[in-house]
Amino acid sequence: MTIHNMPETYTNLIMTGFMGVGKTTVGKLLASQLNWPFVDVDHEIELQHGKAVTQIFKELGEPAFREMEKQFITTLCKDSTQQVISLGGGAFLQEEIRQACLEHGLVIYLDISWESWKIRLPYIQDSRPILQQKSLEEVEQLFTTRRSLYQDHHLCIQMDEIGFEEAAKQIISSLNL
Ligand SMILES: Nc1ncnc2c1ncn2[C@@H]1O[C@H](COP(=O)(O)OP(=O)(O)O)[C@@H](O)[C@H]1O
Ligand SMILES: O=C(O)C1=C[C@@H](OP(=O)(O)O)[C@@H](O)[C@H](O)C1
Ligand SMILES: [Mg+2]
Repeated sequence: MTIHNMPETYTNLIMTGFMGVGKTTVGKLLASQLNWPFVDVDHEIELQHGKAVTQIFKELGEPAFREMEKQFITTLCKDSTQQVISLGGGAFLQEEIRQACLEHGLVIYLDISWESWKIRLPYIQDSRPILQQKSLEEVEQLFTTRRSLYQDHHLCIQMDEIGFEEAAKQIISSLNL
């Protein structure tokens, strides 16, 4: 596995990729194996605002959520060292977030094919506001558009054939920690 443009010094491991691919689960595993703190951005936003992400979308709207996401991630990136950070799948929509992550961390992209991903849709749809009230074709369109956002990364793990534990193992073996 190749790490592209490996930063000379990096302080955080940052998980990106489409909803439901496993950013939160793999991030937690990585953090516990490295004995580093784990930060799930969605979870922190929920704690800070006392509302679930679905509630924030419903009551305040997506732009308000994106602003919270930008504030939280850009501040966290600048202030933190050696943390595993799992982003939400839409965080890389914002250029400012992408830049902060690429500058202050090693960005790990969990990639998956549409064929493998679409099986997960029924399991995650209720907890992801972006996936609600969309047809399968609309979700596929979103999946394709989003995929191009994730191309700015340092390390890519292909999730089609592997589970979460194996992904964490591959990441750790790719890093010279
Ligand atoms: N230990 C597990 N075994 C099987 N499926 C799991 C496990 N943990 C999470 N999942 C499922 O895997 C999917 C991805 O979870 P998650 O880590 O939340 O992804 P992301 O953070 O990328 O949205 C979800 O459908 C979740 O229900
Ligand atoms: O892709 C998105 O726009 C979103 C992804 C979610 O996180 P996960 O990728 O962890 O599901 C969460 O941030 C929110 O529902 C919006
Ligand atoms: Mg998550």
